[in-house]
Amino acid sequence: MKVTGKTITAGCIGRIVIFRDSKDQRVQMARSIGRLLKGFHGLSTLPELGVQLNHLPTCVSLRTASVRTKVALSLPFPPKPRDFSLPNSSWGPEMLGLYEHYNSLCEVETEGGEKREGPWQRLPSYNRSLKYATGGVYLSKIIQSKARLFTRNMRDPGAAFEYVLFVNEGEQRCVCIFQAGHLLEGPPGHVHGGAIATMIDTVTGTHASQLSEPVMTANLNINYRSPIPLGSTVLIESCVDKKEGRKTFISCKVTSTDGSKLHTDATALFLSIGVSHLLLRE
Ligand SMILES: CCCCCCCC/C=C\CCCCCCCC(=O)SCCNC(=O)CCNC(=O)[C@H](O)C(C)(C)COP(=O)(O)OP(=O)(O)OC[C@H]1O[C@@H](n2cnc3c(N)ncnc32)[C@H](O)[C@@H]1OP(=O)(O)O
Repeated sequence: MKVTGKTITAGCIGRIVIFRDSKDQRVQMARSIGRLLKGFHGLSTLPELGVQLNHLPTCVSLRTASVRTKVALSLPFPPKPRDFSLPNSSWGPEMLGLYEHYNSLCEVETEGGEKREGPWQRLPSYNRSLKYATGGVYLSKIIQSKARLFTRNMRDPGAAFEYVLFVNEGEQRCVCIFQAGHLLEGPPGHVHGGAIATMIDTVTGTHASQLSEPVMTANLNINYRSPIPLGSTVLIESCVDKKEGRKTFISCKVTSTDGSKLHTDATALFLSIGVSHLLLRE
């Protein structure tokens, strides 16, 4: 091959080869990134991946047919990515109370006084996802990319999507505590339907990804039953209905925190995808 592009070598995650332009090269690129992501099982591994990527050397070896130079590049990942699923000053008492409740179920004490994992697990959440995947064919722009996860891109805490997800693998259930900020207004004083859909997609998509490989939403059906007051905290619960090959069927409901009021219910279909699915699109 004529141009081999950039080669990044990173001890624990192997070698990423970045090719330019032609489809063949992008196929190679997809394979490289596929290898990078091998072992990726669900979003819970993303933090680890984030940390691993932080450990990439800042020196990237650039090879062409005739020349080999070293260029120093600053990496897009801060040393310690912020975990947005932890409490901040904008969280109201209801959000905090529920967080404490589910968080306490993440660790249990045995009779001997030992701590061990409980039935629930809190999922950390970062504002950058797999830029190496979402950058796709524009991989050359990775370093400068300003991509941010849609639900985690507001600087002002509490202004938009405040949420934390807990997953219960044994029961195949996922619970999200969601506090809807003032920037999410749709009908006066209430949450925008698109913002609700976004959260349902996020919760069900994260849940489906937990169970299998990375997924994409193929179908999302939503019934809006009663409006959600802006600023309020609600519960978004999802459960797995069935898995059939690449398909994961999930249902979801949004209720008041005491469960007495149904705001929204939904069903979703996710299809597991290979990383190349995102990378090889024209
Ligand atoms: C490497 C990625 C890592 C990601 C990790 C991110 C971490 C981020 C961290 C935190 C995020 C929080 C989480 C957020 C989650 C959000 C998720 C989204 O919003 S995704 C954006 C919106 N969705 C799209 O843009 C999809 C667009 N559609 C497609 O790309 C394709 O259509 C796709 C992948 C859905 C299916 O394409 P095919 O080519 O793979 O599969 P075919 O052959 O078409 O279908 C396979 C089977 O599925 C059925 N099928 C396909 N679509 C269907 C549909 N809409 N309804 C019913 N059945 C459908 C087909 O009939 C077929 O069934 P038979 O095998 O014959 O039984």
